[in-house]
Amino acid sequence: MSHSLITPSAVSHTGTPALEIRGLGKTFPLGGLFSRDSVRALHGIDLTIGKGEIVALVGESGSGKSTLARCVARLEKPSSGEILIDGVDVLKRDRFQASRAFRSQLQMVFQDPFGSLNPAHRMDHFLRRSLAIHGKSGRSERETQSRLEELMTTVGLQADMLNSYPHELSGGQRQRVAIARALAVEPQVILADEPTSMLDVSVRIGVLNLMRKLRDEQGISMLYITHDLASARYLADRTAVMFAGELVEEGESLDLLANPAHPYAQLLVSAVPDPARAGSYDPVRRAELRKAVMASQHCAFHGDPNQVCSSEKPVRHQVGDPDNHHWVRCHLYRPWAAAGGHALASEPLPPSHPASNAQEEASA
Ligand SMILES: Nc1ncnc2c1ncn2[C@@H]1O[C@H](COP(=O)(O)OP(=O)(O)OP(=O)(O)O)[C@@H](O)[C@H]1O
Repeated sequence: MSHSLITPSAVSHTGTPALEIRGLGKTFPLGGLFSRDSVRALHGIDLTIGKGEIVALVGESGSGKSTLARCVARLEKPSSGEILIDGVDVLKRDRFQASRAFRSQLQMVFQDPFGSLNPAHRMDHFLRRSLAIHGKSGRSERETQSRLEELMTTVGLQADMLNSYPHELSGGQRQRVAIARALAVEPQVILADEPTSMLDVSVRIGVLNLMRKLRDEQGISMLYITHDLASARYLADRTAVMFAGELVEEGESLDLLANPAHPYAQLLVSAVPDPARAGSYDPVRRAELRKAVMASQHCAFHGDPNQVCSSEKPVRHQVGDPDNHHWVRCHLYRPWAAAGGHALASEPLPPSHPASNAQEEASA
């Protein structure tokens, strides 16, 4: 088993990526004007999304997922780093705010479809507005109407629902309209921040299938933000795990979620209902971790403060076959122990280490 360290650029994708995030950081000042307190919500994020690819970003509440989405969508100003869309650094191109060109390239779909639709307007209004702001100019009324109906059909809704008000639609239908509105501008990238978490379980799958269809048929790239690992496995080509504002593991979804190498990823996976791992979920441990993530600026798994974890940032290690682009950033990773299961499973951690429980559960 080779013990290889990899750099971000070693994770190769063919062609110019749809979205490339390089060294993105975000620090929020806390307290008043003269306070020096701050919270580091993001640190050194490198993430690449190829054309026609869906990448899931998973992590606990407070790990920084929404801050990353808001920075990439230019709703929040990053403290450092670069954001490239189709190879162009949009932070340099549009220095002060997102331009119309940027909004045409990248659209966001939020968690709450109702919150983003004014109840006084019909669906027709929302879609026409997006077409007018970002769409191709010079469309006749007939062409516009035809495009509106096409958008409704694309997202699986009846064209006559263009006359409906938001309250007349179900949550799933409203989320489809939100997606249609994003599609109206013909974006290259959609950032979907927990797009199904407020929907009934029965309609979630329909929205996920719609996102899949848009990738497969229109080549749209997506950053899918979720805390639901099962949906990440179902939808995303690759999954990236965010922990305390940093990406700690990334790989092809099926591989990463079957063989998580970082103790935090192992803990997340252990919480997914799976009859094969009955009894492995420890809610108390998970609640402790959540608290640690919210409070700590360090890796909550560092345990003994004398360990290397608390003093040095870990480098990336390749996990398994180099072709699967699966890496982990953790001092505790033992590549030579990774074959056939959890990377950390056969090399015990010190009993005092907070990750020990997760390791025992994962290898049980
Ligand atoms: N405007 C803000 N001011 C100060 N701190 C912030 C602000 N926005 C986010 N944070 C902090 O940044 C960290 C990351 O928050 P963020 O909302 O990005 O996490 P998240 O993973 O998206 O969580 P959730 O799933 O609950 O939305 C948290 O510690 C949060 O308290």
